[in-house]
Amino acid sequence: MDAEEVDVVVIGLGPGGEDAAARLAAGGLSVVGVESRLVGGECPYFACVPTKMMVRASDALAEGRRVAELAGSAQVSPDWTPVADRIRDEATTGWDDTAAVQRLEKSGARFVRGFGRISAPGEVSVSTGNGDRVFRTRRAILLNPGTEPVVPPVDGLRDSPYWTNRDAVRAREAPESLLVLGGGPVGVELAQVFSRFGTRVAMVEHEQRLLGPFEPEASELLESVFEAEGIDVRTGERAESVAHDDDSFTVRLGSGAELTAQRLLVATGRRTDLAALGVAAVGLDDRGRTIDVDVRMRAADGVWAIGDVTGRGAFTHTSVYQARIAANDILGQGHENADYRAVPAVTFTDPEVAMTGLTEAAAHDRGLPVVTATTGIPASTRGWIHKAGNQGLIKLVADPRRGVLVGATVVAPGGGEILGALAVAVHGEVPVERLRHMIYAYPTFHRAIEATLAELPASGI
Ligand SMILES: Cc1cc2nc3c(=O)[nH]c(=O)nc-3n(C[C@H](O)[C@H](O)[C@H](O)COP(=O)(O)OP(=O)(O)OC[C@H]3O[C@@H](n4cnc5c(N)ncnc54)[C@H](O)[C@@H]3O)c2cc1C
Ligand SMILES: NC(=O)c1ccc[n+]([C@@H]2O[C@H](COP(=O)([O-])OP(=O)(O)OC[C@H]3O[C@@H](n4cnc5c(N)ncnc54)[C@H](O)[C@@H]3O)[C@@H](O)[C@H]2O)c1
Repeated sequence: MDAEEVDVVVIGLGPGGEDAAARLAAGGLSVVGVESRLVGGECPYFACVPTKMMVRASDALAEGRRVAELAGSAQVSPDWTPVADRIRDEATTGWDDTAAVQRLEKSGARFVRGFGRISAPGEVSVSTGNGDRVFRTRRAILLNPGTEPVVPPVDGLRDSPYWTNRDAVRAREAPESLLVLGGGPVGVELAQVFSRFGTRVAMVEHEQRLLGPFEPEASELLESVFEAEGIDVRTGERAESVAHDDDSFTVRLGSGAELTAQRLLVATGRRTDLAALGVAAVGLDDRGRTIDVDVRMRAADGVWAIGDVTGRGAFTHTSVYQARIAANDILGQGHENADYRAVPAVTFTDPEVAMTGLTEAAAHDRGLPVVTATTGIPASTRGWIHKAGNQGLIKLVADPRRGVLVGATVVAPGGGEILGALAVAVHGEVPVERLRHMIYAYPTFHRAIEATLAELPASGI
């Protein structure tokens, strides 16, 4: 088969791949973008955008229910229809990527729909459903394949009509009851959303706490909020088997307990298929889950990788950040090296659970002797004024030798916004002494940062 010569092939057009393809085309290169599903990837169609529309709606319900404590009475009658309509019409235009394809082509890149695979160094074969096409790259192959939901090996699960995030965002109604397997970001966000719409929700997490990579104080607080909202949280529990009949799922747990629900959401993490991507053809290990990249996103000679597959934080902002570096590198332009010291992670529960940099445990694992301080949001002036829905905390992790913050966690209403200031502090290595002497607006939630800084041991910093 004749190969077409191009400068760059981008395999996978998630947020990073799409961004990089447009940058490379704008830089004057001939670029082919290959996507097997929808241009834009998981984030706009099945992940960040539709789930945050759900969160926005469920937060509105929660605020409505808080009227009773603060301002009289309000009747709240949840209805999933506006959420489902908004996701279908505004977020995903019916899961149709015509506009995204047009945007890509307008940027100067060419688009091929199909599944791309590295077939030899500098060569990509694309199965289009209408025969294969082969491209020879003069400059680069850029990999942005993202991830797929993991389905754990639980008896009976694989053959049952379980949901993943891709089904949950297409729901036309909130189920009467939902069992969520997995207490990571996907599980906790969707559990709270559906619970607030009247769904009876139970969660099963096999580790000892929800949101394992976050500070334990954050997990504990979120678990107490969930329990107060009526979500049945089972941590340290394993699903042993799943049975499904016409109406419901029954999940038997390791403890012997049985949980029954109308729907079962699998949110137990993500996987990649590096063998299908053909990375062995360029000497990369195809048995792992991630592709190692250097600070310029180079994975092998002539191959760059960006996004979730690099294992440096499965977030849209990381993917797009890496896209900029990879594109500049491929174009031969100067760029900063990738720097992950202050990657922000925001879980959009209510309260939001946000962190940047190192947790206390991660710092210890690296042999960093850190000091920490934690204060509660309800004890801050704004938290006290806010009253209903004011649960939260701020935890700071500081390196006393350098006198800087190396990590921070915020659990609070709008916690992700408050985190912004702390991400700047960690990224910019702003001295703690300087942070202590700046002015924090009264009475904001972020003013609680000042109170937490004051709690850092004086002998430490
Ligand atoms: C429910 C949920 C909620 C989330 N919420 C947030 C959030 O609020 N904020 C946030 O920052 N992140 C969030 N994330 C994570 C975010 O979706 C991802 O980090 C983001 O999509 C970036 O991924 P990516 O660029 O690596 O690729 P993806 O978005 O996964 O896209 C990769 C694309 O590559 C295509 N592809 C794969 N292999 C091939 C191949 N061989 N040939 C052709 N095409 C291929 C796939 O079809 C896919 O379209 C969420 C994730 C989930 C599941
Ligand atoms: N707001 C956000 O930025 C946001 C939201 C959702 C997802 N994401 C990204 O997407 C990634 C994937 O999220 P996720 O929640 O699917 O995965 P995850 O890997 O982050 O969490 C999965 C959870 O499931 C648990 N688990 C695994 N197997 C299990 C089993 N058999 N039974 C019970 N529990 C089990 C794990 O211990 C873990 O707590 C995240 O790491 C995150 O980076 C981000």
